[in-house]
Amino acid sequence: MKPKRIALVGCGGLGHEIAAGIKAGQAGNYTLCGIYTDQPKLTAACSETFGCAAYLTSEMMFLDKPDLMIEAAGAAALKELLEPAVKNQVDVIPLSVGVFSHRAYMDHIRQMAETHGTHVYLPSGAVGGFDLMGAAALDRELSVSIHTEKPPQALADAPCLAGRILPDHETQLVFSGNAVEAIEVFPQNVNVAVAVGLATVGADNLSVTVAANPDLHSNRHTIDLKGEFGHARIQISAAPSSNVHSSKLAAHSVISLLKRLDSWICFM
Ligand SMILES: NC(=O)C1=CN([C@@H]2O[C@H](COP(=O)(O)OP(=O)(O)OC[C@H]3O[C@@H](n4cnc5c(N)ncnc54)[C@H](OP(=O)(O)O)[C@@H]3O)[C@@H](O)[C@H]2O)C=CC1
Ligand SMILES: O=C([O-])CC(=O)C(=O)O
Repeated sequence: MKPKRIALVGCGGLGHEIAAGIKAGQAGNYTLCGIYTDQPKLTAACSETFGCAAYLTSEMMFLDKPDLMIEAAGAAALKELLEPAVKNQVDVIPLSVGVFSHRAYMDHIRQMAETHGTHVYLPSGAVGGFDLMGAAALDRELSVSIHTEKPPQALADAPCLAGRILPDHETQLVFSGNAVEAIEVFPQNVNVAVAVGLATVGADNLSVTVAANPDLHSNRHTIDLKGEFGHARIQISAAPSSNVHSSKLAAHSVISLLKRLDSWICFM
């Protein structure tokens, strides 16, 4: 069978890992047809490294007719490219899942995707257990929370901190609210919270706390689900990628998702 053609948007910490995994054949029967970033020099360098086309504009990318677009570039890029991808029947795997935090935007994209027969596949990212979350979400009375702890350097620069320097000797709680509010002020740190919200009680009903923990060398996410089904706790300590904000596991989750989409048998 002809390999499916993938266009990659963004080639930073996670994008590099994803491109390398596809090139190494870890994902299955796919070919990386091209890379698009907002920096032509970076695009050219990455396209040379991974032996694929350099898309200097997003129009070039869509003219090349990829089957699938993977976004590893940030919320602004995803917001710009999602609608054209859906209209061009290019399936999408987005990492900046936070853009789906608002129900109205989600409904708008859903209607467009249904009209055009396009799929948006959300990866498990830096966490996991979405099968369990989907099952637990069948309970009418479900409460879900996520507590995210990261080393201070992984939270630095977030709008929530407004330039404040985090202590290097004690843990500090820096946010408490729901996932819609959380992604506004930690756009590079809590896409996982929005994903968990979408999979369960809605981003606006998910309790989120974020703490800076100087003793950590990984990103720790603890998810609690309580309902008629019982209680589940999922805790992940995920090693950072070359970008200190993001866990390497998020790149692996995209490769694993591609593998499932390409397999005759798979864990769902
Ligand atoms: N769902 C999940 O569980 C997780 C999601 N994420 C999210 O994944 C995304 C990627 O993360 P990561 O790889 O660490 O980020 P990086 O900052 O390391 O890489 C982003 C890449 O995208 C490029 N880029 C930035 N803006 C645009 C644009 N408008 N159009 C095209 N390319 C652009 C950057 O280029 P340049 O450097 O030149 O700006 C860079 O190559 C982020 O939004 C992050 O928050 C991260 C971890 C977990
Ligand atoms: O990588 C992580 O640990 C989580 C993250 O940044 C995000 O969800 O945006």
